[in-house]
Amino acid sequence: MQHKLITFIGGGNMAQAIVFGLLNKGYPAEKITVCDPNQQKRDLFSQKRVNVSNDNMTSVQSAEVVLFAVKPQVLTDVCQPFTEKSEIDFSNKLVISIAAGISVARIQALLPTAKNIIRIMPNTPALVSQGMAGLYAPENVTDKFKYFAESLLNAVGKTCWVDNEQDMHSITAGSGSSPAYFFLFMEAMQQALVEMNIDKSTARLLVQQSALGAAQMVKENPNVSISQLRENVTSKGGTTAAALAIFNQQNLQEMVRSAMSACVQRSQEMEKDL
Ligand SMILES: NC(=O)C1=CN([C@@H]2O[C@H](COP(=O)(O)OP(=O)(O)OC[C@H]3O[C@@H](n4cnc5c(N)ncnc54)[C@H](O)[C@@H]3O)[C@@H](O)[C@H]2O)C=CC1
Ligand SMILES: O=C(O)[C@@H]1CCC=N1
Repeated sequence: MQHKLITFIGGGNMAQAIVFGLLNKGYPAEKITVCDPNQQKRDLFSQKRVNVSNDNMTSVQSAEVVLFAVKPQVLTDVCQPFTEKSEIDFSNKLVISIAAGISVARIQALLPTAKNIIRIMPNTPALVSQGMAGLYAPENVTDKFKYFAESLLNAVGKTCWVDNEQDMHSITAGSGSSPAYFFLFMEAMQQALVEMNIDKSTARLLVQQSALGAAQMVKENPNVSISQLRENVTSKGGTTAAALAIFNQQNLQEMVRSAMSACVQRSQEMEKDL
């Protein structure tokens, strides 16, 4: 992939996952700058030879790509100085936002000179090259920038494009937020094993390997449905059937549907309210 000069505004959890994931894949540290007011966050990056700064203005000025990785709630305050204080020209830069629930129109209003704005909804497994990111670009964005954004995220996982920006809400439920659902499930399994007298680290290993193995089986058997993989584990009248009966009794499927709908709804609210 091309190694453009990229400035991250915000060096928190998601920026760390992407930047460290990119470094692991050989993206040159000297081409990346991370701006964050928090010294401890900056130290995490400078330890890896990434350029750091607490001066957003200067770092954005020299960037070819500016990636906004701040909380959606602060995006307005973060962008205002670019237009009000120094009139930075974004017209030749690729602007990427990973902020949940912030539309392209909103970013365009905050950065009127920007001509190429792409929204990406990544997730933290990018850190271990197993990320999943949904991308949306309005029609005016050049193919060259779309290709760059896609290859950036492909370097740390898989990607998919959506044509309709409204679908980014659902993508958030399926990429950005979804590792947390699996972590919650794994926490619950670990806790149950501990209560069955399995020591905590062995419980963690059992959960980790089962989750990893199950995901790998889904990945390596694209022509086998996930239901079939489940059925292959489930002997009639056996142990798995006993466990699954409880999940079904408690309507796990409905619980998952409601949880993911709540995620979408919150993203939609954020789009309206922030
Ligand atoms: N954490 C996740 O799994 C995912 C997060 N996102 C999105 O990524 C964005 C960042 O989320 P996190 O990394 O979780 O948040 P975070 O709170 O870990 O990181 C945000 C960072 O922005 C910094 N910051 C605050 N004001 C700043 C300013 N004026 N200039 C530069 N940096 C500033 C903070 O010091 C902090 O380090 C959010 O918009 C979120 O919606 C998207 C997908 C997944
Ligand atoms: O929870 C959030 O709002 C962010 C966006 C997706 C994952 N974390």
